[in-house]
Amino acid sequence: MSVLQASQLIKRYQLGVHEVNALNGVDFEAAAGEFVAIMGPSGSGKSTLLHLLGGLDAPTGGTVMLAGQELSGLNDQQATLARRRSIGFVFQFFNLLPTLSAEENILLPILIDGKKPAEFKERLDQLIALVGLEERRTHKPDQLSGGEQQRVALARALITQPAILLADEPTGNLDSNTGKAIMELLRRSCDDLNQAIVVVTHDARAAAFADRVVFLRDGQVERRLQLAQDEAPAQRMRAIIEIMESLEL
Ligand SMILES: Nc1ncnc2c1ncn2[C@@H]1O[C@H](COP(=O)(O)OP(=O)(O)OP(=O)(O)O)[C@@H](O)[C@H]1O
Repeated sequence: MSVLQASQLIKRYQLGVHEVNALNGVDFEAAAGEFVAIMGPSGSGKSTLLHLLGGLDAPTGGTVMLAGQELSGLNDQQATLARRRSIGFVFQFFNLLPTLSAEENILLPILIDGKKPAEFKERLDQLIALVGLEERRTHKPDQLSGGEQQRVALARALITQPAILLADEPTGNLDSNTGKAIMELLRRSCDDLNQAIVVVTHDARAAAFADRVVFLRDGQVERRLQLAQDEAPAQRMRAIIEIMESLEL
């Protein structure tokens, strides 16, 4: 069953007298335990789609259903709650608070939701182990490498056990080994926690961790590719690169 389903999404931005058609009728879905990558040239609407899927912005037309609830049917407060409880976000720039330790940053969504961090100790310990930050719990962001900061951001996105994880270029400014480790973590969290994961990426190597790849161009879905996880990673990557080349990405 789809936990996230978008139909005929349209997004227009007004830029002075000009109108930008960022999305022109996009259908998209992701099921629990499914990992979907979104690829496409710069300006094709990838980030716009991710923002609409996460309810960070409202579509000009079309609908987004989150766990069976239509986002546009909710008032601001309900939408904020639905987002906070069902969705974890990871961005390319980690958005960590500089004055808080790694552990405090991870617990931030719990505090914002008005819950007691002490009740989440077990989950915090599990997540810190999952992302391999046991030795870095009390470090501040400026005492952490880029990959470690991204792992904190990932643990923070997972602390509320969201049904859906949305990530915009999560490996964008990491070296390739660190990027691979982050993608492996996302894959594991999808498999072990039965989460739906949607990742925007330019990188075929990162997209090869997905079950499906959706290729956007000019705000429309140009191609969809199903990947078999029992195929060798190199083979999955080749299939993605072939399409990227045929679409001149
Ligand atoms: N807030 C905004 N105001 C006006 N135009 C916007 C806004 N956000 C995005 N756009 C335009 O919408 C189109 C799609 O942008 P979007 O950021 O979704 O593309 P993208 O595929 O994520 O690109 P990139 O790979 O470069 O991040 C682009 O033409 C962009 O300039």
